[in-house]
Amino acid sequence: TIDETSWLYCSAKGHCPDVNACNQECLGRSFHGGAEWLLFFGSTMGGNGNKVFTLAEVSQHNNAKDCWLVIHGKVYNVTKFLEDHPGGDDVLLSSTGKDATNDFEDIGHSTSAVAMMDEFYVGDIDTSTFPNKFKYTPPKQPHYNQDKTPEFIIKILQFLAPLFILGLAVGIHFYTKST
Ligand code: HEM
Repeated sequence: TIDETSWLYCSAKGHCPDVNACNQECLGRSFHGGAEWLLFFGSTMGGNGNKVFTLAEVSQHNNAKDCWLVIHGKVYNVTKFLEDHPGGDDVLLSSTGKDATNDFEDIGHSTSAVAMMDEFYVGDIDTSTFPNKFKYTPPKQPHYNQDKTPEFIIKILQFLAPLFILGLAVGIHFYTKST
């Protein structure tokens, strides 16, 4: 059955004035009539009423006509806000397709900026679809020293020379002793 809360949410935002003639974008989706609306909530609304998106799904909304952001585990459709964003539309567009939490926090947005976000909320992100930041990347150079420059040879000689002198001294000692 239709989710009344979500319906009220959308109509309060000025979307979908009539559920049977709902053809405006709401919750990040376009609806063409009540049947599609019903289908949307029937198929995509989870237990808590929040749609959960994968990063791949959100990443598709990465342009000036359709721009979604992921901040603090939530998904925001900021398409209508692009022009009005005080920091410009380009920064918002460059924060698409990834977890934009750090980008958002680094600016030190005001509490009023945070309060505005509710208006653009469309669902939650499945954080397991984020790429693993701590993935092991092997070093480009092998660990052992491949340096064949004279500097390296000098270092080796500096180490071998005392050993050679010590060996020579021991050799002479035993040689003179036996003769
Ligand atoms: C739903 C998400 C966002 C909302 C509602 C929002 C809202 C705002 C608002 C209201 C301001 C004015 C200053 C303030 O009140 O803090 C602002 C400034 C700014 N925002 Fe955002 N923003 C969002 C996301 C982002 C993201 C993802 C970035 C990426 C870097 C960003 C970058 C900036 C920059 C650079 C400024 C200008 C700061 C300055 O000139 O001091 N914003 N934003």
